[in-house]
Amino acid sequence: MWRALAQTALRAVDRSPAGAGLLPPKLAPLTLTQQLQLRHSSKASQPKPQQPPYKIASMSVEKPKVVFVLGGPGAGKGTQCSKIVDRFQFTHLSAGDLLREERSREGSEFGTLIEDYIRNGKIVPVEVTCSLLENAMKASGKSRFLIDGFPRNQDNLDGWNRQMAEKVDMQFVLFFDCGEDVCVQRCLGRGQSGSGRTDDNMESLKKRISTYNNDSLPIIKFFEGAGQVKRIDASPDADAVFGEVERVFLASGF
Ligand SMILES: Nc1ncnc2c1ncn2[C@@H]1O[C@H](COP(=O)(O)OP(=O)(O)OP(=O)(O)O)[C@@H](O)[C@H]1O
Ligand SMILES: Nc1ccn([C@H]2C[C@H](O)[C@@H](COP(=O)(O)O)O2)c(=O)n1
Repeated sequence: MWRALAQTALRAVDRSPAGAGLLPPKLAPLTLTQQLQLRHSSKASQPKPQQPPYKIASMSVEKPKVVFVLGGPGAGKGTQCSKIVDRFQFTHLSAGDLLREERSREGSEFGTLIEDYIRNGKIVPVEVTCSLLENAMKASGKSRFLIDGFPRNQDNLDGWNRQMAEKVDMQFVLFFDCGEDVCVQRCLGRGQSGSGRTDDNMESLKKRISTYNNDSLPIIKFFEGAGQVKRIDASPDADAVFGEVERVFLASGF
């Protein structure tokens, strides 16, 4: 069923130019093989090449760099991402924000489904989320991305590996580690300050935390096993947390 949904999702959420690559057009040249094929196919109409025939410039096209940002609900991922954007040249893409945007988009056929998943703290099928992420990456024309709140479960990770992993250069996972009580207080505080989110309430939070413990933590552990996690203690105040984040990005060459 989700394969069928995926195809509809791709049609529905892909509002970028048909066939556009992930890189901006000027940075998405033909592959070496394609260039060679093109040159040879038009050989007849061209003057005989000089010796040596061609000097083919080296064509190393850099893939977009991606940092996954994970942590419990309310750990401070969004807060830290906006600080990273200010300090380093990254584009912030929050999977939750993209889903909320799609939920509110007039004519979206996924609005009801997304709302049901969000309110119940469940993870939306990856075909929808991954397409939203890829389209946002393409539309931005940028090449450094913070992908916040993704991959959140095995389905997210599998879908990403199918659709995106080859197209990007994943740098590391930035993991904001924060106790459950602090996370709950932060989300409730955010709700009280008028976030307007339908899931900043105790009932949704219990489900979100359970989804985080059961589905997201194993993904973080998986990346940890692969040596790809940069863990940050997210319980201090936001500026102190950012001090640690900054250290990580500087040490990683950004
Ligand atoms: N280090 C911090 N100390 C105190 N409050 C914080 C800190 N970081 C963020 N907050 C506050 O906690 C709330 C949640 O923060 P934020 O939205 O950044 O979390 P998040 O991890 O992106 O949440 P979610 O996963 O639910 O989207 C916000 O009201 C924010 O202002
Ligand atoms: N990969 C994702 C990310 C988010 N969602 C849904 C379910 C979450 O509870 C909700 C809010 O996300 P947040 O803003 O807290 O990161 O969005 C999802 O299904 N899949």
